[in-house]
Amino acid sequence: TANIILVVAENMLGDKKVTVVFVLGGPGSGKGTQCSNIVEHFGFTHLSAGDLLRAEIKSGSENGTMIENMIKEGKIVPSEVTIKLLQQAMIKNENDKFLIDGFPRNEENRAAFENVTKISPAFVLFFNCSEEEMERRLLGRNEGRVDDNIETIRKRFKVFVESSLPVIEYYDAKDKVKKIDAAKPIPEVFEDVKAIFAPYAKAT
Ligand SMILES: Nc1ncnc2c1ncn2[C@@H]1O[C@H](COP(=O)(O)OP(=O)(O)OP(=O)(O)O)[C@@H](O)[C@H]1O
Ligand SMILES: Nc1ccn([C@@H]2O[C@H](COP(=O)(O)O)[C@@H](O)[C@H]2O)c(=O)n1
Ligand SMILES: [Mg+2]
Repeated sequence: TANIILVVAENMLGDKKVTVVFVLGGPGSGKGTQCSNIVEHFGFTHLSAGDLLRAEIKSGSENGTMIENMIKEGKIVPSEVTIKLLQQAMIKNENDKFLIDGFPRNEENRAAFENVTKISPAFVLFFNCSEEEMERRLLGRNEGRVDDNIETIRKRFKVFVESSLPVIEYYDAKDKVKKIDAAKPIPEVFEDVKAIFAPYAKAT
């Protein structure tokens, strides 16, 4: 009789092995700002779930109106839509190191991503900041986002506490969360981020 050993390769995307870091934190905690710094210093590719959804609206996709309405209400778009966008973006990029910013936002996002892609994050970078400070930043952002108004900001905070924090707790129980004090000025936050990414430094 033959013995069959089945090896299930994890974190494979087609024929490339990928490193994924989930970047989480409340609205306005500074995820996008710090991701730009990480891209520059550590050679990751930044994929913001929110940016991908906003690009999908602009592209005139059949899901555009649904996504726009969800974003205006601060609600989480169904996982299948967001995961497809993330998968497509990772496949068409030659890099093998990705920062996935603003995802997973709820338990449905988390479980579906794991089931569909079989990818688990190397770690979760969590930007911790008070609502008071995040509100100040969002109201001062001036990027013309339809959800940067006080009414939607309050809804986004509620969704963060009720749906996104449990995801962070899930990964914390697995010792995968690296928590950053995001209330400090941008350069100081990046000093703390740098210490975490040191093992991923680009060879010079
Ligand atoms: N540490 C900081 N101190 C002060 N302002 C900051 C800091 N980090 C980011 N900002 C500013 O706060 C605003 C929000 O930052 P950013 O867009 O990076 O947040 P985000 O977490 O990606 O938000 P969102 O979840 O809404 O996409 C921006 O105007 C940015 O310049
Ligand atoms: N996994 C996600 C991420 C985002 N959204 C929607 O986009 C909005 C903006 O996201 P940012 O990360 O850019 O702040 C967010 O409030 C959601 O409406 C989503 O549905 N699922
Ligand atoms: Mg952002």
